[in-house]
Amino acid sequence: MTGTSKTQTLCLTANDITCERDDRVLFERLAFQITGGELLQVVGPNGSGKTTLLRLLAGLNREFSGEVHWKGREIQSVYPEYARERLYQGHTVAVKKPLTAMENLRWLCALESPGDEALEAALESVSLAGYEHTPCAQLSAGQQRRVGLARLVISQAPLWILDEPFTALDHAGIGWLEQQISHHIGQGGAVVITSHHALTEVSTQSELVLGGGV
Ligand SMILES: Nc1ncnc2c1ncn2[C@@H]1O[C@H](COP(=O)(O)OP(=O)(O)OP(=O)(O)O)[C@@H](O)[C@H]1O
Repeated sequence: MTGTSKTQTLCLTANDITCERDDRVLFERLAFQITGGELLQVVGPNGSGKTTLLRLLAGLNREFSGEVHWKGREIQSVYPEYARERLYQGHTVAVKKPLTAMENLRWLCALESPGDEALEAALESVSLAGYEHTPCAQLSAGQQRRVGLARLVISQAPLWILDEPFTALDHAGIGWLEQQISHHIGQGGAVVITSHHALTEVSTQSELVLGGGV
């Protein structure tokens, strides 16, 4: 990623987004925009629709009215390209437990087709050196999260959509992830995130508050 040019071209725009679940309006007429070098933090109580909104922005949920555009084009109309340019990290552990850390990371980064050296370096950066060939079932909850997050080191996607990525991370893991996010923003990338964790390192952030809840 090369900073300023990406900053000028990256743009995720949500227009008039309304979403209902079981006859209950989760959110309505949302409109916002995020460009390169910016972070949008989606906040709200449990059940207010944060995960639903992030899946919708990732193009994984089509049950809504309104439009989501990426670089000026509706995301479903350019989905193969959009899927390469956005990284979506769901709130559940993304790993398959019978597979090793390396196997999981290789699968998570299939689009980039990294070599073993890059995979090992990414696992080392999340303090999993020595666990490369350990089945994820034998890793702790936080270590399993780290395997999933190691893809941030490899991914070339300019847009990161991260749902509660700090879950289960220890103090060092939180610091590492904050640095990754800050670096990505600094390089002209964009981030949409839900988190109860305050992101102190990123100055170019805005907040979207969802109401309602249970
Ligand atoms: N596929 C679905 N079918 C019906 N209801 C759904 C579906 N997905 C989500 N919901 C409902 O939508 C509401 C919002 O769920 P969502 O997971 O988006 O909330 P959230 O803000 O992320 O919550 P939390 O903070 O607890 O993670 C919940 O009441 C949930 O039961």
